[in-house]
Amino acid sequence: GGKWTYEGPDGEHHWTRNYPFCGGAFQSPINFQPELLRFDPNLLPIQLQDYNLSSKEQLTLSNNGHSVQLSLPSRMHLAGLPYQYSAAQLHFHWGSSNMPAGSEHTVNGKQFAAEMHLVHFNSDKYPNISIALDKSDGLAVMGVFIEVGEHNPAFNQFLKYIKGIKYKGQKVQVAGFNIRELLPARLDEYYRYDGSLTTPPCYPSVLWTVFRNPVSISLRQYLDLATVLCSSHAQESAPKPLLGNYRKTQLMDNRVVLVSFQQ
Ligand SMILES: NS(=O)(=O)c1c(F)c(F)c(S(=O)(=O)CCO)c(N[C@H]2CCc3ccccc32)c1F
Ligand SMILES: [Zn+2]
Repeated sequence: GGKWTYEGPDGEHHWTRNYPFCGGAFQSPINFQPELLRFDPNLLPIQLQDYNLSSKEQLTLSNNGHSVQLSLPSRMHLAGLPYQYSAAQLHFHWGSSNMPAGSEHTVNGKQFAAEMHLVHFNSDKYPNISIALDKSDGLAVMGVFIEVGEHNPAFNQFLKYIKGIKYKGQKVQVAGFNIRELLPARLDEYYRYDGSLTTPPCYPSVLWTVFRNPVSISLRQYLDLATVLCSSHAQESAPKPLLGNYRKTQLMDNRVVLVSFQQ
């Protein structure tokens, strides 16, 4: 598809030119407003299957020009949702070096330093993510808020390689590790709503689960995320820092956000 960015002439206010769904309904991200949340006792704790990857497993860490992404094996999957959803990749959204505010979802207007997304596809109904991508029940994405605080050793399992993928298109192999360690302790407390991809093509195909509790990374780890990567290719003369790769919050229309917690 066409090129798109987070600012300038190809920024988010122009995405609809090449990607009509970006101007449609059920768009993500959104702001979680306390007065619009509804407790749902049927929202069960998220069950992670095969998230503890062996160090013999090789994962691909890549800079795709829009984010840093880590490929995930499709035998990793979620249970407890309406269908089985198999893992595809995880990636991040962040702010800038002097502005640690780059999460996509917000809570009562508060933006966190960054946000991690684990993208899964409905493997009960579709053979791969490309087929599932534009189906209304095609994807399930888990969001994790990230704040700057305590050092997080689990994040270094891939952050230590980030200087090797400075430019768009660069990839490195990373040894497998327990992906569960990147998630917050409480998998039973989360926001749930029907939404979309937050990048073009913005298909309204995502069952969103955003965990209530953030994880912490150190300022140094945050700066690794926010200052190393470029959205430009290595051979381009002017390196373009990859910063502020988050979409603004979208209209709720008449959507309801369910929560699995009561207070
Ligand atoms: N915030 S989000 O979860 O909506 C979301 C992203 F924000 C994002 F940047 C990407 S991407 O692949 O890194 C780059 C542009 O697609 C994807 N990638 C998805 C969409 C397209 C695709 C194809 C194969 C595997 C993963 C994805 C994504 F689902
Ligand atoms: Zn994302």
